[in-house]
Amino acid sequence: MTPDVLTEQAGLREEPLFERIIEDLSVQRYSIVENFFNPDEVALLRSTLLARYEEDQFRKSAIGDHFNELIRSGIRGDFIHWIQESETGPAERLFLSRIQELITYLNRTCFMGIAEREFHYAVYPKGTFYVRHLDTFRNDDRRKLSVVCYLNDEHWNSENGGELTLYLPKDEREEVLDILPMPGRMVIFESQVLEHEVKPVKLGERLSITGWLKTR
Ligand SMILES: O=C(O)CCC(=O)C(=O)O
Ligand SMILES: [Fe+2]
Repeated sequence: MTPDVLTEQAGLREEPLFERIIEDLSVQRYSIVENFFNPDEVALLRSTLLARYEEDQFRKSAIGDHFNELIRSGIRGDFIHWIQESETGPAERLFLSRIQELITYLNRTCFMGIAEREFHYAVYPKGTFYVRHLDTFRNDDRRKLSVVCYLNDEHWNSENGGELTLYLPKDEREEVLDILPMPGRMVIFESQVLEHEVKPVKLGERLSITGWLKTR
């Protein structure tokens, strides 16, 4: 039986976008998707992030407990707001339901066993960054996939900085891939495999939603 027949039997329509993500992940450990959310949806997510930021719902990101501020800001300088499943508005519901479609698809077609999701908004003010790291640094080996969705305005460019840099193991060497945080762009990568960093923001504020798909 071909895979097509199998997915049809499982009552699952083939989703070309999700199929491409799966293919990318299996070949290169990351996937870059340009239109996971359409421009209207990006605008809604962006304005909701900004409203919550204005309401001062954001905190400086923690790294570990009792971390001294100088050390913290030398590692990461973003402000975050965790999306609570219980108090979501239209933007968060839209975001999470689309993410859930992806999770359901991954579980049905690749048996990934994703059982949990966690997401936060992030704002990186000018001058901030996040040094090279692996997303499992807190020994949370339930994190399987990291997902970042950018909500900057369409004029963001290399003068703004804030690239996501992925370090890709290639045989004995390492390849470096810089990705500009363009609006609507989503990057998905294997949390336990790919080290990455956020380059310093040189101009403006860098806006995103970041999260993890986790096993139980
Ligand atoms: O915003 C990004 O591009 C990546 C953020 C990140 O690496 C993290 O929050 O762990
Ligand atoms: Fe990260």
